[in-house]
Amino acid sequence: MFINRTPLKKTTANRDAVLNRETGSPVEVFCRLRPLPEGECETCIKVLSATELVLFSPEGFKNGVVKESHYEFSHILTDCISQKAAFKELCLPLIDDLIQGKSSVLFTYGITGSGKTFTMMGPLNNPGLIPRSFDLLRSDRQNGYEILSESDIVTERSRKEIFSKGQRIKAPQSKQLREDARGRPYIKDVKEIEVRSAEEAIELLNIGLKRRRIAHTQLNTESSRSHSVLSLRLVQFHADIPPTSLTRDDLTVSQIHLVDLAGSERVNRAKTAGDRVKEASNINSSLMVLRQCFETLRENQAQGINKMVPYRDAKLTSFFKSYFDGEGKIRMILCVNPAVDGYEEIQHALKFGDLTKDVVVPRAPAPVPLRNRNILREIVNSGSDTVSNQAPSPTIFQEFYSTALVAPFPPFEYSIETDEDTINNLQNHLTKRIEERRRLTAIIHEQEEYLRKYILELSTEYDQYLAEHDELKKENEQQSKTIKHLQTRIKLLEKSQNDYVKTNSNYERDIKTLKSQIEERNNEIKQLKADRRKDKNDFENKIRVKMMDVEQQHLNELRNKDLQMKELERQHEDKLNIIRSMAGGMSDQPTSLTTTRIAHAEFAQIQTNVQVFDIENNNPPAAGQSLDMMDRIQHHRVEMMIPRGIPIEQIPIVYSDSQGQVVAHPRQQHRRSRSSGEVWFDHRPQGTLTTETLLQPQFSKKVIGLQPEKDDIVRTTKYVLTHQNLDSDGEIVTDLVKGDVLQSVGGGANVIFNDVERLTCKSPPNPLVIQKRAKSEERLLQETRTPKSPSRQPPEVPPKRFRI
Ligand SMILES: Nc1ncnc2c1ncn2[C@@H]1O[C@H](COP(=O)(O)OP(=O)(O)OP(=O)(O)O)[C@@H](O)[C@H]1O
Repeated sequence: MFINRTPLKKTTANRDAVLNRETGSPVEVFCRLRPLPEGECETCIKVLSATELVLFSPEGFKNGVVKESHYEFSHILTDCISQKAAFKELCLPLIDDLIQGKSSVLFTYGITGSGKTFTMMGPLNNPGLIPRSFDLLRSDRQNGYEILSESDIVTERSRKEIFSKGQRIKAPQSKQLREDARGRPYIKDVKEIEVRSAEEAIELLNIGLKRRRIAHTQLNTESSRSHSVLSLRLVQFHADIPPTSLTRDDLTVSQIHLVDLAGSERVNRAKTAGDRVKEASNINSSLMVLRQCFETLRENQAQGINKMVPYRDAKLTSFFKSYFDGEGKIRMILCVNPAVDGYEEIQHALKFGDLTKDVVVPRAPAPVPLRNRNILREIVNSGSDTVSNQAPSPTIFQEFYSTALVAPFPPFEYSIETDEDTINNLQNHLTKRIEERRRLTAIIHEQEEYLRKYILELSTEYDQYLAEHDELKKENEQQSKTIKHLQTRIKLLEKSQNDYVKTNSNYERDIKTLKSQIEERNNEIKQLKADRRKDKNDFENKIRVKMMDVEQQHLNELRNKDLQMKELERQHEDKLNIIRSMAGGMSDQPTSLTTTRIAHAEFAQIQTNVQVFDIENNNPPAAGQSLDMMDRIQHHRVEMMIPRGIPIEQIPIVYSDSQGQVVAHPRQQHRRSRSSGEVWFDHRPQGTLTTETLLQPQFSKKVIGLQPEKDDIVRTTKYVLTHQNLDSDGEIVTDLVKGDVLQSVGGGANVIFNDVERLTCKSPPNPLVIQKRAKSEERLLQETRTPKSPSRQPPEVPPKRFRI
């Protein structure tokens, strides 16, 4: 409560905007004019009063019209103002504030060679603000620090080291700027040295100044090439507080920063080159940030807006940011060289000063006076809200009061009559007083020792806190970076996940489309296959029909040839039969029935119909007509016609009887076809049955007509054609042509013939007949010399003897 010095948080909304001269204190801007440099005689500034001056443009500047600009400042120090008077005006109030526990920043600003360093440091014989401040703060040794404790010895040793090291001047290294737990900036790795006297402080300052970059430029023989910041920290505590009960709250820490800025300069005017140009640009850029900060603050306050102030754009402004936030006063000394040739830069600097004085910074809370602290603490501890009028009695004073040191002297008046007792009393009193003083001195020393240790501990603790804070801050920054990195990664991952989802949905859509296309294609393929199958079947049917036509044609041709051959054969047979009948030798050996299968290819040559005709008359015999042997001979031959549809069991089977006559099977001899037509037998005496062909489909339990109906075929799966013929040996050959009935696409039926079974009836061969027969056949073959179709060639069987 009573030490609340926490600076206003930057997060306070529109803080700058609501600041006014009641709530804040304006930046104080002082102007100090230096004497004209040697060789210069024309000035462009005229001081009108202690606070106002006017700037004239030089003759012939721009359009030739002399321009006057008026500027007001807190105070204008003319060139005749001494360093001492300047200190009194510019710095003394701030030193007073420092002692009061208030902090402040005092900085010089101006173009190069305008007297900033002169004002701040001054020559040895004419010291500036800093040495004078040191001198003012010179310790009066009231605290009695002469007696060195152990810690003093250590501190002293380290200080000596620093001083001796300071003699070996190293090039300055760049330092990092950090913030402490309360958000106040500090420079890392900068040593704070406790000084005992102004001389020591000045000695340290000189070491620092030696390390400051200085270079010769056209405008200044010793131009500062870097900003110089001297920070004085004053730690105070009330002597009433016993060191044993001293806490951090009992300390008052105030600072004053004395800043000598490097001068702004125009490179061409300063005629700088090389490294100087780089330095100038660095200097100018940090000064520009300083200007921008002030400009933004003024803009915010004038317009009631909350534009971000670019403190962090330069180390200089970052370091003093807390002062812009209300840590303490800000005071600027605008140093001006009034020589006319620097008119433009002077105008620039004066404008900046004019602008800066309008800026208001928050007012720092007034520090609690040290002597009131214990009272306030008592109030806080006791919970009382009224300030007691009775001052507390610190322990140390109680001791004082209880001793003879503070007891009144015994009444003493020296005269001749003064008795010895009185003198003794006085002597005793003085002795006690001396002893008490010694005792108290010892106590004070002890307490001072304790206090030093305590301050050292606090300082160490503070440093540790700072180090910890730095570590934590680093860690925090690292974690923030990691979090940022992770957030970026998460965003990227989310983006890529979204992309994947999109791509996936696109793929799924494509897959669906492809599936439907595949389905369509499959249907098309099925359709095509069905069409092709149908085409194939149609084509096969056409081929089959064509083949059958061709076969039919071919068979007709073959049949004609066969008939011709048979005619020839018959003629030979007739001749042979005549010879046989004349020879009269017949065999009584029984016939045997054998079965032979013929190749499927021969099937094409089998006739499916027969034409029955009488060779002689070309007429069939009349029904019931009986022909004797001679008739048969005379008629040569009678073909037999068996109409289609006659079951196989009705087909006559021919045997030769004991007389050598050809007779029908007893059970079939006189049977007529139940369906139609007559059964004709060949009555030739040799018993040669010349039935050409009988092809007959076989259906169960139904007698069908010449052409089977569709229904007849649909109901069955097998198809058999029976064909009987006589071979060249006169044996009956029965061919069973077998086929499968297949349903056609068009609803009909196709018969595929795939097997032929041949049944032959064989008689034992008569060697004589065979011999003769072979000879005649050979002769016949020689005569005809016509190749027979393989299907028409009879199977190779040994020659047979017929009992005809
Ligand atoms: N008020 C003054 N009285 C007498 N001499 C002065 C005064 N001000 C400045 N000078 C002289 O002017 C010269 C330049 O001054 P100074 O070095 O202080 O300028 P500066 O502004 O610090 O320059 P820079 O920015 O280049 O460091 C010095 O020789 C200094 O002695």
